[in-house]
Amino acid sequence: MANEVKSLNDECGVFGIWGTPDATRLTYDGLHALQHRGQEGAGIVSNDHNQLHRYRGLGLLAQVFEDPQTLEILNGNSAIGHIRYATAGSHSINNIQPFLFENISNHFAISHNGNLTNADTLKRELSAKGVQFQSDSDSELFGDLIEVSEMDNFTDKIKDAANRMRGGFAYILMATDAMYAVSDPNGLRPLVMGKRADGSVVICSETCALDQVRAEFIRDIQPGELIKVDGDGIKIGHYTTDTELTVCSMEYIYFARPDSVIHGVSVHEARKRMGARVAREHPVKADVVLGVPNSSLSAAIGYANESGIPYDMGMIKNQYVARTFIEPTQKKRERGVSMKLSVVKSVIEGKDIVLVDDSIVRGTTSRYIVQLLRDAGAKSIHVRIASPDLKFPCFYGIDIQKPSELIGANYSVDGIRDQIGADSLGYLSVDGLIDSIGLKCDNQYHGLCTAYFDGKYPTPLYDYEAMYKREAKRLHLYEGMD
Ligand SMILES: O=P(O)(O)OC[C@H]1O[C@H](OP(=O)(O)OP(=O)(O)O)[C@H](O)[C@@H]1O
Ligand SMILES: NC(=O)CC[C@H](N)C(=O)O
Ligand SMILES: [Mg+2]
Repeated sequence: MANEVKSLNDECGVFGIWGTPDATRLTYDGLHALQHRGQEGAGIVSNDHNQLHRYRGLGLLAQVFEDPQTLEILNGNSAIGHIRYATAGSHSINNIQPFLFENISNHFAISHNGNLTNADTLKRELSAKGVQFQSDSDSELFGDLIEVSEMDNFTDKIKDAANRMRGGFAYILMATDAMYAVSDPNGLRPLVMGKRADGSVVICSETCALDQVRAEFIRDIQPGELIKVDGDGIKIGHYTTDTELTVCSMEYIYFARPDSVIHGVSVHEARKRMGARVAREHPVKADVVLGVPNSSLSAAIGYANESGIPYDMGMIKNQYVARTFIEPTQKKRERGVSMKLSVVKSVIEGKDIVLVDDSIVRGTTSRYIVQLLRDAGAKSIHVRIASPDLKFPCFYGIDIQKPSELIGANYSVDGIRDQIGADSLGYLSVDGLIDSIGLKCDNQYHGLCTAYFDGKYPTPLYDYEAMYKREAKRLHLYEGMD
C-alpha cells in the first residue's frame, strides 16, 4: 500500500526480540503489524554473536526492505526495530532509528517511541561535554546520556540516563549481551512484553505485534520500569519509583490498532463504549449511523448499538491512496482526504444521518465529508465525535504541538459545527471518555493523560513550557474551564 493520508499523525512503533534464530524476520513481521504507528521510515538492528548490524531507510517497512537481501544480511538471534513518524527533528535518513552507539565498550542500539520535553536542555549539556550528535532527533539523546554516564556498569548507566530524560518515552535497547526496555515515569507510551513457544522474549508497542509473531502476552511494562532480558531470563527492575500512570488517552481513541489491548483494556471495546456514551450524551433522531473509515468504525458500531439506529456502510476508504509523503500544506491535505474517502449514495440519499468520527483535529476530514454527504442527497447530518473537543497540543509523542493548528482551540463547539457545515455537533465529555476506557487505576488522572482535552498535563513541560504558555494565553485556552 502506498503511504496514507493521515490527518492526525501517528507515532512511532518499537519492537524487540531476544533469543531465536528467526529474530530478524520476526522483527520485520512485528513492525509490519505496527505500521499504522508510523510511515516515514523503518529500520532493524540485529545482534549476531555480539556484532550489531543495521539496515534502515525512508518510507514504509515493505519499501525499505523491498530487496530480500537487506534482511538476509541482518543475521543473529536477537533484533530490535523501529518505524518512525517524526515529532522532533527533520525527516532525513539520519533520524531513522534504531540509532547505533559504538563509542564505549558496550555497543548498543536504541528504538524510541515518544518525545522528550527536555531535549534542548540535554542537547546543550551534552554538546558542552563534547558529544557529537548523529542526528537532530530527540530520541538519540538516551544513547548519548548512556555513553557519557560515569556509572560503573552498563545497567546503572541506563538507569542514570533514564533519570535525566523528561516527557514521553518507551525505549527498547539492544546491547550485545542483553535487551532492555524502559518506560517513562508516567507510562505515556504503551509497551508490552510477551513470550514465544521457543522461549524467545518480545517487547513491543502494542499487543497486535505480539499476536503477529505468536507471542503470548506476559505483561504491560509499567511506568519507571527497566526490564532486562538475557540468557538468564527476564529481570524486572526500576530506574525510578516516583511514578504515576497516565497512558495517552489518544492511544485508545485513535492511535492503537483496535485488536490491541493496553493495560488490560481492549481498544476496540473501549471505542465501542465511547460511541455508546456519546449516543447517550448527545442523542438525535436519525435513519442511519455512519463511521468515518478507518479508526472510528468501532465507535460508530457502539453508537448504533446504543441508539438502536441501524449502522450502514455509507463511506468507503480507498485502500490505494497514492502519495509519496504526508502532505504539509492544507491544500494538499484536502486533496488527500478527497482521494481517500467517498460515499455510497444509496445509503445516504434522503436520509437523516449520524456521522461518527473518533476526533476532529484541523477539521479537514469532517468538513469534506459533510459536504460529500450533502452532495449525495443527505437530509440532515449530525456529527458525533467519540472523544472530547481537542483543544490542547501534545508534547509527549504526537506531532500536534501548535494549538493554533487545532480547530478546537480556535472555535467554540457551535463555531466548529458551522465551520464543518453540520446540522448538529456533539462531543464525548472528558468524564465519558475516562469511564469508557475504564482503566483500573485510582490516581488523580484515572491512569490517563487527557491533556489534549482539558489541558491537565501530568508533568511539567520543560523546554516547551514558555512557548506553550504564550500560545495558550494568545488563544485564551483556559478561559471558561474549571
Ligand atoms: O480533523 P482532521 O485534521 O481531518 O483530523 C481528524 C481525522 O484524522 C484521523 O483520521 P485519519 O485520516 O488519520 O485516518 P484513519 O481514520 O483512516 O486512521 C481521525 O480519525 C479523524 O478522522
Ligand atoms: N512519534 C515518535 O515516537 C517520534 C520519536 C522521535 N521523537 C522522533 O521524532 O523521531
Ligand atoms: Mg479518521
